[in-house]
Amino acid sequence: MRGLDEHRAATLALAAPLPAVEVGLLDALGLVLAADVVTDEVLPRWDNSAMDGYAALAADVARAAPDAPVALRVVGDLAAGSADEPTVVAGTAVRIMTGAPVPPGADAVLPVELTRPADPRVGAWAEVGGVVEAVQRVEPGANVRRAGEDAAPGDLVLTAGALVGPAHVAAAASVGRATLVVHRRPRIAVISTGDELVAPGEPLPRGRIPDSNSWLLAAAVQEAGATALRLGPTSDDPDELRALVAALDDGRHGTVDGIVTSGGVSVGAFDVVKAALTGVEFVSVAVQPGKPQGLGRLPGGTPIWTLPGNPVSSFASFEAFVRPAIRRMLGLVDVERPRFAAVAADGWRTPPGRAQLMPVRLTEPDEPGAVRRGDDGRVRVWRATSGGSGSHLVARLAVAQGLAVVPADVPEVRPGDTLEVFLT
Ligand SMILES: Nc1nc2c(c(=O)[nH]1)N[C@H]1C(S)=C(S)[C@@H](COP(=O)(O)OP(=O)(O)OC[C@H]3O[C@@H](n4cnc5c(N)ncnc54)[C@H](O)[C@@H]3O)O[C@H]1N2
Ligand code: MOO
Repeated sequence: MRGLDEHRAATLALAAPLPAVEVGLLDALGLVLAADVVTDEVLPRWDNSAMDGYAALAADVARAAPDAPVALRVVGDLAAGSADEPTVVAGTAVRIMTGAPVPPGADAVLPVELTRPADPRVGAWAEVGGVVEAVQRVEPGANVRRAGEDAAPGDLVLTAGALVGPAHVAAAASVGRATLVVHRRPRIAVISTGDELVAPGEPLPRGRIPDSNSWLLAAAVQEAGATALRLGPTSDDPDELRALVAALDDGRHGTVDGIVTSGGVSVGAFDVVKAALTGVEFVSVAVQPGKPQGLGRLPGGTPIWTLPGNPVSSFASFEAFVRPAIRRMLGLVDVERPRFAAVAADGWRTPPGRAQLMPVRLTEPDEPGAVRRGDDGRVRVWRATSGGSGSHLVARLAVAQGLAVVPADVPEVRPGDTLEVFLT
């Protein structure tokens, strides 16, 4: 049997970052930058106010106090966006709103809360032409946001290799970029196989099974950051699957960067995937669930992963072998989900000589809600389905929040043992 890590390395070897394309900011979300973004802008563009208040000279108000107010004549009004440049000289102030450029002469902003109008009838703000009283001192530079303190020309604002999230989109927009250069989003075909499969909601004659894997895998493909092309289910006739896979590999369904199938890879008498595909290496991997696996590259160059049909096996196999490959196509260097150490809240025996990917929950069974931590602060995990890994228990898989990775040489997990877990 091939080891989990060895098979993972083989599957990663099939994937490479996709070519770079230029896309609009929102279309870049979830994709990986293929080029640095270096700004030629100054950000903020101008010294500007951090507060609604009055731009003034700090020296003028150096002795201001509630019982010793300092009167300033209001000589102008600056809303954010205003291009006016009223000059502030000793004894004067300009009303200024948050974000407006600090006017010439002023070296500080008095928040409106530290002032009162000399004429109490006018409300919280003195009017232009009126008088405002400072009732507290401010230091030179107080409440002024300096030009260039966020970014200066030549600064590296975004780095190639970064996964674009909302903050990256905002940073690009703030330095005047409406597009980003990213690795193209992978498009992955998903095919479920088997005569027994029926579309969701269709009548279920005896022996038939609702096709959940094509939905599971298509959703997982999309969650991983790719676009899913969901096809099938195909029948147990190898010719049908062979023709579909050839069409995908030939580009007859548009660009396809990879193909994932489910079912038909064990030792059954009707294992259609094994029968249909040549050039695919079928191996047993020392992992549970997910033992029967297939991997290869089609004549047209398209990578293909053939996953086992049991739904939990399909899910765990996707996490272990397909998701990292998709992440690499996206252009990521670190393709793994972050793992953390958790504490087993229950115990179970594990299959000898095989690593285990156990669906786990972080909340107590039958008690939805908060994540549970032990006295040491570490998260406690329970098997999502008690009584074995149950690779057919697809409805119950939905209570799992992650997978625990139990190494092949661990024969048994006992309550209190440390487990490596990643969230799914
Ligand atoms: N004699 C042996 N039998 C089996 C072995 C073995 O080593 N020797 N391995 C078992 C393991 S482990 C797995 S995993 C499965 C893998 O089987 P296949 O990949 O060939 O999958 P199928 O036989 O097509 O289906 C298995 C199971 O999953 C259900 N299924 C299939 N496709 C879907 C779908 N799209 N949606 C929902 N459920 C699906 C199918 O109805 C079967 O119940 O083989 C074991 N057997
Ligand atoms: O390995 Mo199978 O994937 O255990 O159910």
